[in-house]
Amino acid sequence: MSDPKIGIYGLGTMGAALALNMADKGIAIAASNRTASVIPEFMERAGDLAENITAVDDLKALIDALPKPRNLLAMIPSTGPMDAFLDDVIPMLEAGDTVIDAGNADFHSTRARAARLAEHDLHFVGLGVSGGEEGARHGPSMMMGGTDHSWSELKPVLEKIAAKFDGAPCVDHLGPDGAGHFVKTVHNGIEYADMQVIAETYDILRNGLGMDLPAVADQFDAWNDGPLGSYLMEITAKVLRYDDPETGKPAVDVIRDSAGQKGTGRWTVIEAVKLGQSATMIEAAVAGRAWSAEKPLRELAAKAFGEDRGALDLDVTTIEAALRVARVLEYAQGFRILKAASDEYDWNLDPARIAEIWRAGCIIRAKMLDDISAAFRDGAPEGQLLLASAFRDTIQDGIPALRQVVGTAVAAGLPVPALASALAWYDTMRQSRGTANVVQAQRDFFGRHGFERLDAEGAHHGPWWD
Ligand SMILES: NC(=O)C1=CN([C@@H]2O[C@H](COP(=O)(O)OP(=O)(O)OC[C@H]3O[C@@H](n4cnc5c(N)ncnc54)[C@H](OP(=O)(O)O)[C@@H]3O)[C@@H](O)[C@H]2O)C=CC1
Ligand SMILES: O=C(CO)[C@H](O)[C@H](O)COP(=O)(O)O
Repeated sequence: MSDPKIGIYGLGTMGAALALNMADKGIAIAASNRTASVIPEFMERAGDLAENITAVDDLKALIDALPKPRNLLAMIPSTGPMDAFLDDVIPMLEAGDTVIDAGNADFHSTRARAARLAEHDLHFVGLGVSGGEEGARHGPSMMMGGTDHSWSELKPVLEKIAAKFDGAPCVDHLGPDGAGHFVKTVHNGIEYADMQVIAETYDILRNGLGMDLPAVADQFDAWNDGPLGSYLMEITAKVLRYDDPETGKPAVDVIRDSAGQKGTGRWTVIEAVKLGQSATMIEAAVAGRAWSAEKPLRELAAKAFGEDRGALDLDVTTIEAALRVARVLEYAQGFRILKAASDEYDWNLDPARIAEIWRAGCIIRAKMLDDISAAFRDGAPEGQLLLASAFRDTIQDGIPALRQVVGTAVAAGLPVPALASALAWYDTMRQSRGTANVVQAQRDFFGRHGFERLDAEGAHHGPWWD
């Protein structure tokens, strides 16, 4: 066996799948895991691929197995465990080595870790990996942040294992230190919004229109064959068709309606707000998960106020048009955050390239991403997808449908927080004169905060202070 090109530490769901993907592509690797007892089972799973894998029992042996300069990829939780891992690993490495954090990390931590490793002449890469276990095993989309040196070291490996769109690998070097993890975070924010919109649509179809589950699944399948085609649409149709083996009921009917969240959606919202942005659809999705987790309170409120909802009178063509425009708006919000961060941190992020590497392998892969990359390549005014001429017709044609869907659902008492917030954002952004003049007047009245005037430069106070 040739020298391992890279070491993988952490053979959980994602680490094992990435390791097998590399071995499958003929890349010699070394692999280890904190709990060594899982390693034999992993090697058994590897089967014939084991010939490309040097499995070792601990971190020290893993590092010793790697040629210099070393490339060591950790697929472990990027929160506390990553810092403890770095405490252990830094003394074992030598100048020029690279540590790759391939988990979902808060990009502030990635920047701090990169600075910490740089003090030891070590490189730190924040590698966003998307695609879940299946993607990691057969081709993920990857967003790399780090030094040019690390990219030149890793590019051959990452391009081999990445998902391919029309033969082009869905991976790129997006910027320094935290840039890759930031883009992955926003990817997940968009993922949250897309999942929420699909869940709201499921509610509209099943409970608002009274469709049975197989019909709802068929509808998602039909949409998936058209312009709304996406991985999340496809898997929604699939999960709706499963029955629970224990009860024989539809699987979705035995799953508790309380969603988990590990942090990336929340980070997207927090970073957007810090950057002076607001991604209302992602906020609505994070709120939707938080509200869902408050099941006992919802049960009390249901008893107190009743759960009645009216039936909806909507046709599926209108719902499809509403979904299309909602998806454009959720991407527009996500890309705005990327632009704001790129300006703030001087990353020079290329939105067209990001859309390209999201076209395959990742959870938000969608047919629309090809059009989005083309729209950015054509030059969206102010770098805003909302203003891209390629989406003008979709937006103008879709908004009346979105208005009808949101209005009908709201009137019937069916909650559609993400769809409604998409509309509110669109309507706010197309007002050249909004209502913040009143907010400014209030602020000045109670706190002498001052305001700008339309007809004069400088700061002013209202007549209430005369
Ligand atoms: N699951 C998914 O769809 C995706 C996950 N990710 C990210 O990938 C990373 C790994 O997730 P996933 O594979 O799902 O998680 P798993 O729980 O399946 O695996 C976790 C791995 O981390 C190791 N680990 C946990 N704590 C420590 C520690 N303190 N020190 C050393 N090793 C530790 C575990 O080792 P041990 O066996 O000893 O417990 C195990 O190898 C996370 O950052 C996650 O956010 C990214 C994209 C998609
Ligand atoms: O990164 C991912 C997908 O892209 C992970 O699956 C992540 O865990 C999803 O986030 P959450 O657990 O908060 O739903």
